[in-house]
Amino acid sequence: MAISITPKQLSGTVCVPPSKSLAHRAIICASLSRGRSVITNIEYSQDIRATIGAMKSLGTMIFEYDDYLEIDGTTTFMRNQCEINCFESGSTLRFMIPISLVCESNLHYIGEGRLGKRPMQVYYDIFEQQGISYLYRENVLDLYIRGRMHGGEFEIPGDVSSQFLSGLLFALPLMDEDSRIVITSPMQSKGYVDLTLQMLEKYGIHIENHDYREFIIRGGQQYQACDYRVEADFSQAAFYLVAGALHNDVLLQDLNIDSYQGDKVVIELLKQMGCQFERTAQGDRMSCQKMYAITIDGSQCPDIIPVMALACAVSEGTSRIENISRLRIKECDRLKATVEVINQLGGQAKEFEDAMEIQGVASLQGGHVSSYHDHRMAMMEAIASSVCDQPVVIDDEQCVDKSYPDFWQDFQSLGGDFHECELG
Ligand SMILES: O=C(O)C1=C[C@@H](OP(=O)(O)O)[C@@H](O)[C@H](O)C1
Ligand SMILES: C=C(OP(=O)(O)O)C(=O)O
Repeated sequence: MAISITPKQLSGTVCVPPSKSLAHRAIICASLSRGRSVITNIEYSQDIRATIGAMKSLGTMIFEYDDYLEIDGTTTFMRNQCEINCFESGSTLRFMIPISLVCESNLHYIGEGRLGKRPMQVYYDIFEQQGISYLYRENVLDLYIRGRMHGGEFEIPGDVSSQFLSGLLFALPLMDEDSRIVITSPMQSKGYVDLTLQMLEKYGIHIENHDYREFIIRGGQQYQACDYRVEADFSQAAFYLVAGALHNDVLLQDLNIDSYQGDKVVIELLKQMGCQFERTAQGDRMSCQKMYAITIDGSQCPDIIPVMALACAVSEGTSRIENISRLRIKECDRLKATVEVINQLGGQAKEFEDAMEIQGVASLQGGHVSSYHDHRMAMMEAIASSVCDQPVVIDDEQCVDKSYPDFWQDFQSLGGDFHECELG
């Protein structure tokens, strides 16, 4: 299906959904702990369902309630022959692989969409070094793995995906041997490594981080069950904060301003562009008289780049967003897609190999755009409609289910006006 969004000013209060990144991590840590943990403020997005399903496949006992989970990891690893469906979740795939190889196992990983095209070589290199058997098909996720991973010395790049490092950090404390991971190229997405280390600490696992260049992991550690409430998601909040910057009146509830989430930087970036961030007892609000161009280093905050590019598209002057070639290996080629969407809506953006340049315009026109089957593109396009003169038509709008199944409901509650339509 497709939807047509009529430009409307958005106004109202939104309760920001729980952080997908923290929910993945809490579910994993609880599933690796003996005893019962309760994880509250759970939203059943497709990615979170993938991680719950993956842990259940390994034998974890998980009960799903309305908005919380009860998890007992006592039986985790009791199943060592299983199929794990990651749907389209890169986090689930890259976190689960080392975890599922803590014991001798026979695994079949499957998934959907573009997941089979996203990089995996970092793990294949480790499989080669450790004699772990594997077989995969190109371009679709269909991967067989047989064997067991051991601790020891690892060398991995820091500029492909931080998810490989996070995956190893979850698994290596459970191995018999001590381990050392050396990061061979500058670490990108550091904020996500911080989230992993923070959650591991909470569950009783200690890791030494030597400036994101070397990590020392003692083997034989034990996860300790613990209850946890998932905090609000700054990557999703970014859509509403940018909406505020675009003269909408949106009050955001439940943000933890002391959060470790790297995407919290969205607040600083918008402030640098001339916006005001206001905290009140009722919630947080971004507002702006006039926005000015900015240069953004996107290496540490890839997920907010599409929506930050939208802010740049209606700012005065020429903005540059740099160090973003990794956007090309997400749910779609987000660098190319973002530039295309801005241009199709009447803005002026240029694509470079590792950057984009955006010349600000006074307002956007609207038109037909693709969601590229990418939740972050669809949500950016919805927010863009508020500064368009004409309707914005988006195909496959349900792709938001990957991270934020209630997005369209929340958008509507803010006055967002859309109806289903056929694509001509
Ligand atoms: O660890 C995580 O929760 C994530 C890490 C990031 O990936 P990269 O490390 O590949 O940038 C981010 O884009 C993704 O949405 C979530
Ligand atoms: C890239 C994303 O997630 P993942 O890597 O887990 O698929 C995302 O949520 O934007």
